[in-house]
Amino acid sequence: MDDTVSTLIILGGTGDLASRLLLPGLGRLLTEQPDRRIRLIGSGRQDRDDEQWTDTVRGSFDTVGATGPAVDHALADARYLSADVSAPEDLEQLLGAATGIPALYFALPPAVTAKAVDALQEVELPEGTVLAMEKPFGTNRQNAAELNAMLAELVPQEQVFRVDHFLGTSTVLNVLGLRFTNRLFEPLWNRDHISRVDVVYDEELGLEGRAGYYDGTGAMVDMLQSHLLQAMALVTMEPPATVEATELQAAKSQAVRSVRLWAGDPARASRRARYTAGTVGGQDLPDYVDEEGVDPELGTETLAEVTVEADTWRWAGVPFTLRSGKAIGDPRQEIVVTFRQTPRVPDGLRGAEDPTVLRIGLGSPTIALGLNINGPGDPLTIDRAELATDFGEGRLNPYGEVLQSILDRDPTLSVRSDAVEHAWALIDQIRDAWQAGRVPLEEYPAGSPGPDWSAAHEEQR
Ligand SMILES: O=C1O[C@H](COP(=O)(O)O)[C@@H](O)[C@H](O)[C@H]1O
Repeated sequence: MDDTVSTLIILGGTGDLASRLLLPGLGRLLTEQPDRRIRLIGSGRQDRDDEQWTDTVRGSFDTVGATGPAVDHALADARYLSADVSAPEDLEQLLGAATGIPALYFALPPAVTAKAVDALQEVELPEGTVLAMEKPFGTNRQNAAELNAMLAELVPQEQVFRVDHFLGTSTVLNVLGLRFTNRLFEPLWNRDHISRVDVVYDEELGLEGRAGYYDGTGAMVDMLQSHLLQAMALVTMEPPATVEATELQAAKSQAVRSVRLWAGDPARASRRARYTAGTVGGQDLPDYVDEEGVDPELGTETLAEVTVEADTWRWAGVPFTLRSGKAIGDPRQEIVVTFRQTPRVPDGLRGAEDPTVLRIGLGSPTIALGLNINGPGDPLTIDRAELATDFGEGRLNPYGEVLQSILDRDPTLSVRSDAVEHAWALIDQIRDAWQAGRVPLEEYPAGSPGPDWSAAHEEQR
């Protein structure tokens, strides 16, 4: 029997996530894999018919130029069923419309996802059913643990996919190749040779009409709790014997588990801010609190930063700064590994002030190694040079990669249950300190680089 998924049911099919990310990702996947046959069932509270849903799917497919037999089949066979996801009978009806093994994709806010998972307890799931959960997975550690326990009642762990689309980006996938297939890096990949690591994902984008999700969630949960901690785990994890899914997940989970707040103090380790009116990427943005749908009382941050360490023999004492902000001018999206200075520079060589730096792009598929060299001109003066490569986008976009793994039931890109709980344990400490007023909510104009936190960075060197 073919054990791949043949029906994808999107709960929240009429939402922003589905139309902007999931469906374009699927379109790319089906274009690349013309033999794949998928029944695509959309579901939402709104009444729609199959034709309207097919139009929505076609519109999203068109944004990525999706074509070919698999795309035609998916469009011809697309179905829409309105459903209340907290009603077991509605979920039963959705699953009844599936052919072969179904995947239920929860493109829903955490509270609604929890209700749907609860309702599924009363539904008999078809053999092999896959449950794909969007981030944020739960709302805090306890809530995530409860959700994990409910899911464990439904299907085996390997059929639960906790989606983190950063794990499907080419560069993040390539951290493994870079680290474990080049003799150059791994012997130096430790506290003796690396002085600090920054994992930065700043964006020009502001709220973009997403107050319903983002307001009250904020940058710490939206980006650091999931994506950036996962990216960090790929940097800090021990080399696995194989890249088989269970082994990779175990190595990453252990890596997340070892993460501690810098100096053990959430107030010293974390910083937060939100944007005020300004211009970024040629677009005028209002104060965050004046964006449509924002509740100023929630005190949502649009820029979050935390310094942590991986409390292991390999990494103890090395600061890892994770940071993500919206409405940032000239944003950086990269992992920056800064090596320690050489123990000594020969007398007479001038200008060797900067250390060797490895930059792994997160928003673009780039890798660059910044080196000191004797450049042209005075032979005793050191210049900087960069060995850089742009290895091109992957065949699929990140959601295409993630969907492929879900449809093939290959959990390599999924986050294991305990890893999510470890991540929340860290974030909960920070949010408790924020709620207790221990970390001020600063402001920065949209289009600026964000507040000047260099004093905090110096303290952590
Ligand atoms: O998950 C999210 O990621 C995006 C940034 O990732 P990208 O791949 O779309 O560049 C971020 O804008 C969004 O707020 C967050 O929910």
